[in-house]
Amino acid sequence: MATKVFIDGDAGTTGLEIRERLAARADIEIVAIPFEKRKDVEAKRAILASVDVAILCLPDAAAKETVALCAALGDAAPRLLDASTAHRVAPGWVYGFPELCAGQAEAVAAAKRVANVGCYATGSIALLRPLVDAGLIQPDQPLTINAVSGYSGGGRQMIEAYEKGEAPAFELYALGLEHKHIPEIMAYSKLTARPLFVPSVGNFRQGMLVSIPLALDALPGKPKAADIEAAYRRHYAGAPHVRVVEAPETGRLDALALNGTDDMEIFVFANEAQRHTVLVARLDNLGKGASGAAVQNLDLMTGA
Ligand SMILES: NC(=O)C1=CN([C@@H]2O[C@H](COP(=O)(O)OP(=O)(O)OC[C@H]3O[C@@H](n4cnc5c(N)ncnc54)[C@H](OP(=O)(O)O)[C@@H]3O)[C@@H](O)[C@H]2O)C=CC1
Ligand SMILES: CC(=O)N[C@@H](CCC(=O)OP(=O)(O)O)C(=O)O
Repeated sequence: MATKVFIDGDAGTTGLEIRERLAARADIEIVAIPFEKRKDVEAKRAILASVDVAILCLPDAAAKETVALCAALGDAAPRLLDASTAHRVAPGWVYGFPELCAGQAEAVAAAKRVANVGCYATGSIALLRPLVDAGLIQPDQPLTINAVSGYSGGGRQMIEAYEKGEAPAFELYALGLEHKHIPEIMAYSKLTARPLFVPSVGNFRQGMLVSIPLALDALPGKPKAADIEAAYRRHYAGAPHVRVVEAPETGRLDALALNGTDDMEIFVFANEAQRHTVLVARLDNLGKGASGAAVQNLDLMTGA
């Protein structure tokens, strides 16, 4: 029998992409709410009580409201997969990043409530956690994370602003240094020192690069860049959606190259003579950074 899935927020950027990915699936039955009733609490409650899984693609406040509706349904509540930021470090939620560590995919598969990983957090944690686990970065290492996203990362409002031609070609933002992704990056990378996070938006719809510069001599044991790449190759061996790729000799990387895919690539750029390295994760913010990751988590939850 097909798994019944309700996408709350299916008119938005992330929800629409998930709906498109699931449309042709025989094992999934999408139960949709009419557009004009999408914020109607009674209509939503009835649908929630009738489905196996609800995927929340909503602003944080609306996601919390839907979770409260589900809590009131008791045993009739569906399993939840929340794409918002609301529950990423909340107790009782499993973090929906199956490649995080051994056992995480199994935890997602068994969970009643899964918080889908954030887009920048996907790249950041993918670069940091394997190195912390391998002892190549210490938890209190001073770190800077630089990142650029396509404008779809800002949802409908940012898409409209960019497509009206009202936005700059490139901008840094969150320079108040309180970005919403920092708590999940710290928690799941096992960092005790707060990293500096410097995101930016480029005038392209989708695509993302997350990069972390490191002085090799500042790391415990003063490793070679090759030790870092080897740690990634061990960590991601057999991961279907994450590849460790040899850094191109051009020393350049196109942020849009994985657009339309649900995968992520990891690169270790190095200059051993200078003892400098830059770690880079490349992904589509709407693919492995959001909707593709949600479908991967849904597949684990349903055993597809
Ligand atoms: N875009 C991205 O790259 C990523 C986004 N996310 C997360 O996914 C979530 C959704 O983001 P995104 O898709 O970009 O945002 P959008 O603004 O594109 O979409 C959000 C949708 O939710 C609708 N909505 C708002 N309130 C309610 C409600 N009470 N009931 C039903 N629908 C409602 C909005 O309708 P209306 O516009 O009419 O209010 C809109 O269609 C966010 O929490 C974001 O953090 C996660 C990873 C990456
Ligand atoms: C370009 C842009 O504005 N990006 C968003 C991040 C994307 C998002 O809101 O989603 P997640 O937090 O769930 O990944 C931001 O920086 O707030």
